[in-house]
Amino acid sequence: MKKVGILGGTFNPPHIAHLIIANEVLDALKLDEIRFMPNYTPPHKIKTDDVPDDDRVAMLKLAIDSHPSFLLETIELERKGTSYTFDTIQVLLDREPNTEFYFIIGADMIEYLPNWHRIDELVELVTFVGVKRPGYEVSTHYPVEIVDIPEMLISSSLIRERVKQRKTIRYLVPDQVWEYMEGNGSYET
Ligand SMILES: Nc1ncnc2c1ncn2[C@@H]1O[C@H](COP(=O)(O)OP(=O)(O)OP(=O)(O)O)[C@@H](O)[C@H]1O
Ligand SMILES: O=C(O)c1ccc[n+]([C@@H]2O[C@H](COP(=O)([O-])O)[C@@H](O)[C@H]2O)c1
Repeated sequence: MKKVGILGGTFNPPHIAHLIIANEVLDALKLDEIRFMPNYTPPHKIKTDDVPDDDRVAMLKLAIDSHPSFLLETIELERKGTSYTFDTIQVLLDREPNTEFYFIIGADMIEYLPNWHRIDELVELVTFVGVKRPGYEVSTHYPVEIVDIPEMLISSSLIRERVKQRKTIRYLVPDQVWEYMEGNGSYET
């Protein structure tokens, strides 16, 4: 069986914690690849239209480009509508019956698991892999395999806020993403 990790997210914008998490899980669980999967409409938060989907995808491509095992999964953008993970995983399993999927989530999403759409069925379809995040609990009664990572107080909201305040975000996002954001003035207003 092929072992594929999926890091689903809004990636508004992608930042270095996303890359560090993916790399740590790839290594710890000896996965074959990690797919970064931008959502279309997140099930649990208001979609901020600060940045068009094309820009999120462009930034994500730049962010993952240097790692041979990091790939882009666009299934949720193509499907449109609300990006329920259960629906996505069902389609992926249909398409790729010989693959085991590992769905990677930060501790904020571990805490939120009881509210996920069809969660009791979803835990039967994928292995959830959880990572620490400052300010959130990793303990849950759902089956989640915890991978130890260095804790990072970095978030897309922090980056959006810093850009608005005209503070530097260099090294909080990969260089290529930083250059892209500088070039098109993302999040400045
Ligand atoms: N610093 C971090 N530590 C642990 N997990 C993280 C971290 N940043 C993001 N994640 C996880 O990565 C996945 C995708 O996150 P997302 O793209 O929503 O970024 P975010 O930083 O949480 O965004 P926002 O601040 O806009 O809510 C989620 O499972 C989230 O928990
Ligand atoms: O399916 C659900 O009910 C569900 C609820 C909350 C989050 N998710 C998924 O979890 C991933 C992380 O979410 P986010 O918005 O924090 O980037 C992303 O792929 C979401 O679509 C999924």
